[in-house]
Amino acid sequence: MWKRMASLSPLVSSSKSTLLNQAAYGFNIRKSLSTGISTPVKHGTMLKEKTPFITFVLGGPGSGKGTQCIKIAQTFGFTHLSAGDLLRREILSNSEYGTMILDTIKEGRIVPSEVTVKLIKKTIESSDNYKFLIDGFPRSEENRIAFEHIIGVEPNVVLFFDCPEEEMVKRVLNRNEGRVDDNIDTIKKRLKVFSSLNLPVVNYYSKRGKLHTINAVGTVDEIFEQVRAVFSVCEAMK
Ligand SMILES: Nc1ncnc2c1ncn2[C@@H]1O[C@H](COP(=O)(O)OP(=O)(O)OP(=O)(O)O)[C@@H](O)[C@H]1O
Ligand SMILES: O=c1ccn([C@@H]2O[C@H](COP(=O)(O)O)[C@@H](O)[C@H]2O)c(=O)[nH]1
Ligand SMILES: [Mg+2]
Repeated sequence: MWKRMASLSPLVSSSKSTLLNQAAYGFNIRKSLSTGISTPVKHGTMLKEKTPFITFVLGGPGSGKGTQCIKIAQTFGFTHLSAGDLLRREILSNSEYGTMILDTIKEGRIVPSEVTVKLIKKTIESSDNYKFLIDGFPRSEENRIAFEHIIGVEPNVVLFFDCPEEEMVKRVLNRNEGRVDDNIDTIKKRLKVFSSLNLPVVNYYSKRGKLHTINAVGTVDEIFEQVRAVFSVCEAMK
């Protein structure tokens, strides 16, 4: 469904991503949140037969982005693409960027936009789906601008999981998935980066009328009901 107009520079490894949510493939396109058109349109360097439907999922560390994305993907047929997971996978793939990415994640800083956007682009291009949840990206205005420049589209929807710092710290420290950044020192750094660099992106999309703020305190199901309402409105608008 997505055709490549120009090959990517070899910044990223050629290994096929297995992050794609297979649940998306059986999705009935007529029941989707389609804003698609039938003629191919060039966006950036990619030629597509269908306009992508992109949702950015933003929120601080531990606000529940990944947890909710799994439910959104299952319920609404999106492909879930976590920028952090793509970067962690890149570390494991012996990429020339592996060491730099690992050091950056340990310090809670942001990986250069070019690296992250190219990983995202490669994953999007290799998918048959056209509906993407981009989880944990963009993390800075520079990320946002690089995405728009390289991918050539803006998000249709931006979700923001609004969670108090105390709750985020508690969740991250209890996550227990062996992540190198799930320790109090890195969490403090990530929270600073969140305030100084992520929040301007949230504000940008708020001004553009694309932001849907979700109260991220409550049970997973309670929070998902707020999310469901956002996508139900999108469906009603099609
Ligand atoms: N509503 C909730 N209540 C309590 N715990 C939750 C809730 N949602 C998620 N969690 C738990 O909190 C932890 C962080 O959640 P999750 O990984 O989804 O956050 P995240 O926003 O993706 O974080 P990060 O940015 O660090 O990847 C996980 O252990 C998850 O199981
Ligand atoms: O777009 C991105 C996404 C992530 N990072 C780095 O990865 C870690 C972990 O990300 P999660 O979304 O929490 O899994 C993050 O703190 C950054 O260091 C990034 O640089 N750019
Ligand atoms: Mg996550």
